[in-house]
Amino acid sequence: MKTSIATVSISGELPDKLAAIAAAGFDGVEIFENDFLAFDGSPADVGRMVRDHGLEITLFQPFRDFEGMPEPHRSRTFDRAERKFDVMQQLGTELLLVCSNVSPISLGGIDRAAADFHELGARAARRGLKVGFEALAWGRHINDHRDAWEIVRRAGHPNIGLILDSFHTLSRKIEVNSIRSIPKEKIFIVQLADAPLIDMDLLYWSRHFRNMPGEGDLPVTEFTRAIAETGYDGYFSLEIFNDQFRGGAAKPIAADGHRSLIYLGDQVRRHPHAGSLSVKPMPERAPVQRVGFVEFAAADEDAAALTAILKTLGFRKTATHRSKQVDLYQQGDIRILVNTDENGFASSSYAVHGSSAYALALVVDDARQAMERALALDAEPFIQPVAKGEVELPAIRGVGGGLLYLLDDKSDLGRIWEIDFEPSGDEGDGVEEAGLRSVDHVAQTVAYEEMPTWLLFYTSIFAAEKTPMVDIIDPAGVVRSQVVENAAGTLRLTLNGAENRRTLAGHFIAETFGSGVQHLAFGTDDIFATAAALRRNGFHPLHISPNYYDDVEARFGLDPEMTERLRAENILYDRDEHGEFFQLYSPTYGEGFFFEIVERRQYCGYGAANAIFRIAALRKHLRPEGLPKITG
Ligand SMILES: O=C(O)c1ccc(O)c(O)c1
Ligand SMILES: [Mg+2]
Repeated sequence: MKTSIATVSISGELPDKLAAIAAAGFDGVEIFENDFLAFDGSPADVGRMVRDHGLEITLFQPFRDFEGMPEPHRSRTFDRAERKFDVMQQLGTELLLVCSNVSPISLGGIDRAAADFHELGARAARRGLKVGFEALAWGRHINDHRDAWEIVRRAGHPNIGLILDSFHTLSRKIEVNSIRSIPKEKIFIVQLADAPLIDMDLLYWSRHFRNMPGEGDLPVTEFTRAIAETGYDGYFSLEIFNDQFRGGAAKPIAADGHRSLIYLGDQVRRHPHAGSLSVKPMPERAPVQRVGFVEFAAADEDAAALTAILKTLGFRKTATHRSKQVDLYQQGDIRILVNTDENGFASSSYAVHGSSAYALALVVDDARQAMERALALDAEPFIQPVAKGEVELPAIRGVGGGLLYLLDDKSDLGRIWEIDFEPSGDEGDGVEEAGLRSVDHVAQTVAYEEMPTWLLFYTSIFAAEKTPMVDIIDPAGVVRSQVVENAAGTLRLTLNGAENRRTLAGHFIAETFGSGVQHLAFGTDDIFATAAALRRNGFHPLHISPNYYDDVEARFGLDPEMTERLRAENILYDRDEHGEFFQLYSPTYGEGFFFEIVERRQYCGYGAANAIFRIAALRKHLRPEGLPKITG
């Protein structure tokens, strides 16, 4: 599978774009005319620059409003085309993209358009060039790839072919099976883009909301599979018009693009009718069994405050690392590491971000295979020296530059607690276990623009799906939330995207200098028993406004006795079509980190309806001078 991306997809000036595209590992690049026009250099300079990066120019585009023009416009379009052919020859590319005509003066008729293309084909052939026709979803007469294909077929010229673009086909819900019968040599290139499902004008949707395959909701895999079935094995080229991408950093966006194509190729390859696509095999998406541990980097008073909270939550220190200053706190299946070592990555992370949950470990079926897949998908490996006899944990860089460790139960990785740790004599300082059994979910806060990056990261490496985005209302703005979860519920990650720094989420990333784990939710089987045990441990839950309880009682028709119990323990309540949900929160710790305790009675969500109330309450606990102002 040869990979390409259009220059329009990423931010910056042409040289920056090309550098980012080459660094991400693409084989080719589509030169968007405007990027070329804005560049102060000759077409030959651009061609040289591209080739110096080891890239090939896959096409030059777009050539607009060509087919079906009445005279005298018709003659002029041919003159225009000849000028573009000049540029292409100097650039060193052989393919021109012609997108379907949107001009109100253009005339319809398949044969008229076919005749125009036949003539253009003859002119292109004289220069050794080729022309591909693409149906824009909003083209005046041609807005369906089936019609574009019929024009190309009737044009009957070897230098005229079809360009398929997943957005135009899928946004109009055009049957992808219609692609399977197109001869592969007539498909000159394939453009790919995904998009979130939003009901809006096609042109606006296309020009502002496209995203990388796998980041949106369109069936891009089925589209690609239909193409693979034709036997096509040419370039797959990303063409992503996206406001955030235009404003973001070029390198990570280009890297996401490359990852999205590798992931897409892998999904197509796994299908029994994979066709001809040449894709390097890799292990399948890693099934996640549970969260193995969460590791905090901390020092001094921060560490003392954290361990104090852990104790009120019923955690006991059960072991200490043999060679590093790392303590293990445990309750049920939950393992929390507190790393106060002055050397190593945790300490650098502490220096940058302050006290934070900088590392997360996922237990997968086979950590070696998961690592192999992650690396095939361009993940950045993390290697830290270990003392002799200790276990080397495979890890990759994750959200906010933190670490994602991969563990399994089948290798020595499953014995890390015996091998690397020494049981500590600590009997718990009179701490009462609170019935916390497992990590229910891990909530990571990222800048809004980074959400697609991390959704793609998790869903491409691990066997998990993303849920639709929901809006969480913070008194100071909106936070967008999207979940990555598996069917078994053994992996639940919520990603919260902060658009401004005045929200609790925005404050967290501003003050900790980056994205990261903002809250950890633990599951219990009996939230009322847990609440009572926590109280005896000296835990002070987040205080919830009494008004909330009157509303909840009315909304769900709760028994007043139940409402009273909820109110007394500051427990939030929700219900979905599957069952009931109970939530209890800690106040914030540091710059907005907090703990949550949940009881699920078959409930599948995350209590989004309650978020506004707990955010309002949590904001009160930030240190006063650090409190994000709602206005200003
Ligand atoms: O939005 C456009 O005009 C446009 C131009 C060229 C393309 O290949 C395309 O998919 C869209
Ligand atoms: Mg296109």
